[in-house]
Amino acid sequence: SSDETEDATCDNDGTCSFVSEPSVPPECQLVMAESTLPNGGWGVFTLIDRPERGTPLLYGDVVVQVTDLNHTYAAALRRLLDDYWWSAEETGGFYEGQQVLSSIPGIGMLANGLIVQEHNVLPFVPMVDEAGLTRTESPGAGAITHYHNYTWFVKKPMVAGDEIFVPYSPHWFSERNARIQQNAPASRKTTTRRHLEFLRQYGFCLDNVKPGRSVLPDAGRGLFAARNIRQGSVVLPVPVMAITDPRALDITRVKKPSSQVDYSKQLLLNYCFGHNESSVLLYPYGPGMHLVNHGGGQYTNVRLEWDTVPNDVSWTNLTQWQDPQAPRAPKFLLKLIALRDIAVGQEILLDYGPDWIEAWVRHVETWTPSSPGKYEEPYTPSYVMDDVVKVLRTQEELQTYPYPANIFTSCFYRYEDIARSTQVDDTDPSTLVTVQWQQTRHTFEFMNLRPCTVLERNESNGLFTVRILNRFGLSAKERVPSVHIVTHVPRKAIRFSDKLYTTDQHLKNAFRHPIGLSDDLFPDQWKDLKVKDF
Ligand SMILES: C[S@@+](CC[C@H](N)C(=O)[O-])C[C@H]1O[C@@H](n2cnc3c(N)ncnc32)[C@H](O)[C@@H]1O
Repeated sequence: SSDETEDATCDNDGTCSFVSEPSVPPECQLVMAESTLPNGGWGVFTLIDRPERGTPLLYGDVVVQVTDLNHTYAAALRRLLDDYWWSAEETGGFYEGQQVLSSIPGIGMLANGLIVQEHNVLPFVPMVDEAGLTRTESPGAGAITHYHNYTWFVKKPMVAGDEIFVPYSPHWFSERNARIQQNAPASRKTTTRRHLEFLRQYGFCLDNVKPGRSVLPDAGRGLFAARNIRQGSVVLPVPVMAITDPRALDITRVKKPSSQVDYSKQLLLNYCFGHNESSVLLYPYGPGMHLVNHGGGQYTNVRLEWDTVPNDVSWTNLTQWQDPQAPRAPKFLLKLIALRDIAVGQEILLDYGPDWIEAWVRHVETWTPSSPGKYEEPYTPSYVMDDVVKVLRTQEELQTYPYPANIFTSCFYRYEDIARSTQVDDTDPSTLVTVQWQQTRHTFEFMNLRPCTVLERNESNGLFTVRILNRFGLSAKERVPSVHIVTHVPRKAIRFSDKLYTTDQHLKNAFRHPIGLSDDLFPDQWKDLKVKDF
């Protein structure tokens, strides 16, 4: 087989002839390029051999938790929903709301998935913290995701040129699986690798940058140059996906028992591009862009530009964007371009535009600290509790010495394994069943985290006796049917968790505004809200 495009041909031995210079820096180790799967859209490829299992592929992704999706307008997210959601069971976002979907816009969205053990990378749990933006002090509280550093690790040794595939999971939407399956070539071993010269010529480097804590106040995390970047060169590719109606990101929640309706917007909005004369939002995917902050003025060191200019008719038909059967091309690809030389370690800063700036300034001026719902101060986020609480309290001790009201305890516990191995008969809901905690291969995966109450602390061996409870989203085979007591639980299997709807992303006064895409970049065809001259 050979890779052919309009201006290059590569032979089987890897020699290619090109008309222009490669755009990928020689040190680059990971690129985005066209997938080897037919209809696969973009893919991710390694430029180096990766013989060692367990090594990180790239810096970690952010995860944006979307809660209680607005079903009336969900069609405007159809493409995202069909192809790109992950289960909150895998990212640990299930305590954010009754229904939670996780968006993993980095490698999680950009790389293709393969079924049955064909994947070569595996994700590990994300880190969760507020990046220094506390709800009592920062107007940025709740405006950024707490879930980050969701890192993909090499599962199968790879050689330079191999395409990266993330695992199919049962939680992926079946439509996607069916299509990927159809597209999977008969013999993947020869066809999921691309010539290095092709990748260096037509790929876009993904590791020019890395995440860090922003230098700007109230901004949270940011993106930084991982190597010196020359003026005019591509810092990052920014493929975008359309959300054709912004109301898809509205959240309406009816409060019980008052029937009062709470209205808010999804945190995902802050990670989208928008324009004030359009109802189209563009959600970037691929690693990096989600961490780029607004600089403004002299601080701005990058700008966006389209890879291909949007004048084609296919750009007009917005409904086509949501058609899951449509091929992934045309590719809506923006690029982040360096406005000047950027030195390694400098923060990458974009100009978010006048609408965003105005909204942010107004927000900062009017912002006052608050907490969501009925859980008033003292508030302590779960990850802080995990750090500071040395001795877990029993139910009895909590009567006189309670934890903060936003907190409860959860245990890593796989009922399925225990039920199978001990043959307990707990079909009667009133029975009390006592079993011993055991660790199996999957115990510490997030999907096995569930509420539990500490009944006893054994001072001599440091182990706990707990009562296991059920939660929203737990699979049927994991739901305990009766009073379920587990002994010998180690401290590491018990975590603090935040009650539903209490974390910063649910704060009523959290900032919500899309990033402005400048007028010259925003195609006129999409300006449906523009006031027309008659
Ligand atoms: C696309 S995200 C950028 C990454 C974000 N800082 C994070 O930690 O996930 C956009 C959000 O970052 C914050 N942000 C970006 N630029 C900022 C700035 N100059 N000052 C304050 N906050 C900023 C705002 O909350 C904004 O809604």
